[in-house]
Amino acid sequence: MNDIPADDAPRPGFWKRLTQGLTRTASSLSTGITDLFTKRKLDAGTLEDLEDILIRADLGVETSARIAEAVGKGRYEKDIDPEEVRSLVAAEIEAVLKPIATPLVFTTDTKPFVLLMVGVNGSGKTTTIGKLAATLRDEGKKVVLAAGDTFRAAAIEQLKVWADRTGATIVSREPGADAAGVAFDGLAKARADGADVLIIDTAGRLQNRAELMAELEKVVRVIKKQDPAAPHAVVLTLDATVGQNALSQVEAFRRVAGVTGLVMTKLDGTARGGILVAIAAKHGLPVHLIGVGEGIDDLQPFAARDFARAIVGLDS
Ligand SMILES: Nc1nc2c(ncn2[C@@H]2O[C@H](COP(=O)(O)OP(=O)(O)OP(=O)(O)O)[C@@H](O)[C@H]2O)c(=O)[nH]1
Repeated sequence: MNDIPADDAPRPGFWKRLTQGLTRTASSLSTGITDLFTKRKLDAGTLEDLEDILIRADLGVETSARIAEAVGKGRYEKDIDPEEVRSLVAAEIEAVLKPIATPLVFTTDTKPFVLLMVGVNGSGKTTTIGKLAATLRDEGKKVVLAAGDTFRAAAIEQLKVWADRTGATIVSREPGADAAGVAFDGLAKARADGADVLIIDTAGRLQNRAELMAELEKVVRVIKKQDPAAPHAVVLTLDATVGQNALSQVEAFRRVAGVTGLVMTKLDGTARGGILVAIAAKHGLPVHLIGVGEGIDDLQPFAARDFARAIVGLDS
């Protein structure tokens, strides 16, 4: 990311940041539910409209239908207030998200733990790497960053800034160099230094999919030469504002790089934050962190209950 906030910048609490970040999705869902259930009995028609509201927030057709059905169960022809509907919807969403809300755990039999970061350009990879490097530093871990997005000089520079800021060691080559070579050097350096974690950045030019695929596959192959168990985690960053396209990104990167977990950024930039629920329902991949704003503190651990309540506009 370009603007690195000062350490002493004000940091509103976790819940406040989350709800502020999810305002657009929350107001669309919350207003929709209020309008729908004020002075109307629950029947097939209202449930269909509820399903539409959920689909419009990108929760996915199947999940939306299931949630509407659960809301309707035993409540036909009864008065139901919007707050109760919000609670029911949140509980259903939480049930989908609970199994996949998993922190990224950096443990392995042998050091270093190798984390490969993948995702299209601009999806928040660099921000995520910075956040992870800072967290690991705070835990007293020794970190090496490998600047594997050799396609853009700016990507290498941004990573250097994060290395300086977090005290991590950086391994890079000149722009245009072989990405797999950088990954190989990074792992060699991390081993030589006895580092705990190696984080490898990669390029994300989806417009040239075949080339990207070949490059990522080569990176993985080269890492495995030094440690057959590596990479120990492959984390995909997704920009929530791309909507349904995020689903096809998950599919593409799963095929190529064997994604083990997700980070979803820019949930503050969309009224369709339900996409995270759709991805959870479809792929069941762990979600480690979510981004709800521009700052590094806006990238937060993902908590199922908090997210589920925040996106329908409920209090914590
Ligand atoms: N609003 C908002 N902006 C974000 C969020 N996460 C990242 N950004 C911004 O998105 C832009 C891209 O983030 P980067 O971390 O640089 O993404 P990247 O995938 O490394 O992108 P490249 O460096 O272009 O490859 C930056 O301007 C970030 O500040 C978020 O959760 N919300």
